[in-house]
Amino acid sequence: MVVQMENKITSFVNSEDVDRPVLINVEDTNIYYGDNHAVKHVNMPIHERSITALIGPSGCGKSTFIRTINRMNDLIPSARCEGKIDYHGINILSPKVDVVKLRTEIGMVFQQPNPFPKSISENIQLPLKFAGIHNKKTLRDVTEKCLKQVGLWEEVKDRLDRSATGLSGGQQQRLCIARALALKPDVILLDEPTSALDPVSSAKIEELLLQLKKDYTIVIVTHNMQQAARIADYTAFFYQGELVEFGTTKTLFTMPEKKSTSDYICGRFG
Ligand SMILES: Nc1ncnc2c1ncn2[C@@H]1O[C@H](COP(=O)(O)OP(=O)(O)OP(=O)(O)O)[C@@H](O)[C@H]1O
Repeated sequence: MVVQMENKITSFVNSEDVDRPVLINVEDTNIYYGDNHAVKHVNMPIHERSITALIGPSGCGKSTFIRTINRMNDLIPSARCEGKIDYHGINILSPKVDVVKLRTEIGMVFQQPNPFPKSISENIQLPLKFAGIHNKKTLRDVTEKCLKQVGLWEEVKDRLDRSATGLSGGQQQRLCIARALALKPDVILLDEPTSALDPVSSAKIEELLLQLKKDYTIVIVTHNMQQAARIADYTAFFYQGELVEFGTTKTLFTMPEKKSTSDYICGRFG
């Protein structure tokens, strides 16, 4: 099935099909909120040092699924998971997993920028201090490195002691990404990171993610088909809690196997 793109997704940044090793393997994973079976029998790989986009209409389970990858759903009393998410030979879903350590390796950035109501430098340094790092030079060096990684250093280097809440929304979101990088994660999960931002700030985040994927494995939830087409190497289409189709972004957007995938990416529903 070759899709005629009604919404004019014509260019793919990641135009070559990619084949990177699998870092995380999701096997027959089910997620429930009480009796609501929100994510059903999902099997999919997450390839290292690439961007995987999760797409699908509202309520299809994207956020539920991404939150499970670093056990954020543990914070929701009615949530329950079954299955296996293999990461370096460990099942992330196992009750034996140290979730604090897991979240240092698999960081998360949310839809609304949520800096701590502290100074810009403290936003980077608090997680480090929490992890037991107190050497002042190390704290300063990591702050500078992380702010440079997200392209924020030049904009804030003269006001590191001022409140992070005084930054623009786009700057706050880059600060949140810098904060996630401070603990040197392997994986960064982003749940609609640009949906609250203006187009210029969104474009900066997209550029940043394309840079970061050289060193990090990135999973992003997005409602924006153009964004998925521009930045994702792999795309997973969810519908009604099921993973309908997974593939390279180019293949999924140009030759989807399932009609519902084609209908969704062409804007016929959702
Ligand atoms: N905290 C929660 N408690 C109970 N049910 C929830 C909770 N979060 C999500 N759900 C339910 O799980 C299902 C999947 O929702 P989820 O938010 O994961 O979908 P989504 O695809 O991310 O939607 P959206 O694009 O609107 O954010 C829905 O039926 C939703 O009502």
